[in-house]
Amino acid sequence: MPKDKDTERGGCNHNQQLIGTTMELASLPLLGFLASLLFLLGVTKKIYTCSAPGDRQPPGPWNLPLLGSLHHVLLSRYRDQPHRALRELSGRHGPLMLLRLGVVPALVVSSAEGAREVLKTQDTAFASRHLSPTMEIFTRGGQDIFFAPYDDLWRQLRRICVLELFSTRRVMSFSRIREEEVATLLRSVADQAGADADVEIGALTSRIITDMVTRSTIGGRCLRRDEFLHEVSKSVKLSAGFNLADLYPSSKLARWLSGGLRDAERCYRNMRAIMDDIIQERAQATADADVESEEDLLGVLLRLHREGGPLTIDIITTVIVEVLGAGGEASWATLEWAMSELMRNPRVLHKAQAEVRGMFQGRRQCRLADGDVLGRLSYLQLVIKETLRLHPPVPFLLPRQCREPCQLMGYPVPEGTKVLVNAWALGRDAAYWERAEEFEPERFEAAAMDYKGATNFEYIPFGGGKRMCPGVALSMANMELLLASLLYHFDWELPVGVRPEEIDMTEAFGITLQRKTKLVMRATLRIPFDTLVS
Ligand code: HEM
Repeated sequence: MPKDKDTERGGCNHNQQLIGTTMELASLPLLGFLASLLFLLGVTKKIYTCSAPGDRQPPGPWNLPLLGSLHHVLLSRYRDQPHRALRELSGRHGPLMLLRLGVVPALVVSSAEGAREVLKTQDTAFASRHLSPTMEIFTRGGQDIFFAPYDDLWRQLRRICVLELFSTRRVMSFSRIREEEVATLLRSVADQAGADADVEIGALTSRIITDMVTRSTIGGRCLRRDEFLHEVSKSVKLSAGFNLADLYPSSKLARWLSGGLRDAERCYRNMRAIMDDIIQERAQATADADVESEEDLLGVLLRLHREGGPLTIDIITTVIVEVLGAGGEASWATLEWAMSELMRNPRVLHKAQAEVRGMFQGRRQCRLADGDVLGRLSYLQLVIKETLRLHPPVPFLLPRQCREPCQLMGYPVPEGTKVLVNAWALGRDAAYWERAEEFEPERFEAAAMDYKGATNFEYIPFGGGKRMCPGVALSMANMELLLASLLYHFDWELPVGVRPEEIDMTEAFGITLQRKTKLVMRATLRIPFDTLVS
């Protein structure tokens, strides 16, 4: 699809964001001198040292003082897409590669064997997260669920979230919410289709998925949802891990110079302000009513807060902000990639559509209430699986950190080392996949692979082990119903004059991978739907 400035995701702000990051990176050589001074003065301390004399270091590219290995990324053809640049580098240096990103040593794992060691064999040793200065801001110093160290607070938060939001029982209980939100989506698509307008499917699904997750988590909608989504989009770029402060975490100068940190502060403040209102209102309402309202995750967290204990309002707000933001974002990014691949592969689109239309024939709604009807949409599930193989929304998982000195693929790893598992590269590795770059959902028919991250480490879109994504069932239920409904009720075409092979599939790198340009399509209503009122 021809690139159109107006269709760039996030519009002006997103561009400014990228330009800001690129300028920070481009100014690195100039800052090298200053940073060298700081280095010599011992201000930057983090250095990868072998645990014992004579220990071998993992292979890796040659380093420049202070820039470390960054120039290999910045000068590569994939300078905006580190997941691709690091795949290329690991092709030269091996499946376990030691980089220095600025002064931060990082091990990059690019084989299923290595991923198995990190996520399974030595799960406990790698169960902490690496907290960059930017993520310190977004997580209040790791007082959250996504980036908390492997400690009691994380255990408590994870247990509560699983019980109240992610368990199969809870996910089933949200089916009415899903159906109502899907009906809203169908109405929006039908309005645009009726007006003979192009449909920006990403914009529509991001709102609906956010509403689904918000209603399931806090029991109501967020009135400032669009503002919130705008900030989430910014935070995704800011969290990529490549701003000055993240590359030189212990340098005060780098922190001072880093526009990224200031943007992160602003972005986090805005997101919190939106959530603060909701949470304060809810806390007050519960206190006034003098009843325990525990219908959702927020209710339970607030009760635990009232009972005393470690859960402050600050921690609760951070957890809610990130569950709504990050959780929803990964799902709608996946849906947009799925629709992109379907439009590029008409054979697959028609096959998936035939399955859905056959299954729900004569109905005005794809209903979850019909037992496991959606579970029986086996081809649609393969489409989602294949989408997650080629487009895992979290390309490096969330960065792990080694909690104790250990060995990885025969090399010693010091405590505190950052570990990136390149899940994106694994999903496209020709050593594991035939025609690795092709979109072929049928490949999963024979392969009994699932999302559990326990056996097939070449396929880990949700990570694995103790820190594996707990939102698999919730996101699958949301994504399946949405995709099934879009295919059931509408026919889809590209705008006039655009051929499938012309669809721009460029990725915008951040902590998650989104489409760089918006996907625009034409919809025609084929099967009328029921209007549900929430
Ligand atoms: C397509 C959808 C999604 C994908 C591909 C995805 C992927 C991931 C990945 C790769 C991780 C890091 C795992 C690791 O380090 O091993 C993660 C963590 C997490 N995800 Fe998801 N996610 C999705 C949807 C969701 C949703 C909808 C929610 C919640 C509403 C959610 C909540 C979480 C949480 C709380 C964590 C942190 C877990 C921890 O550190 O203990 N995710 N996700």
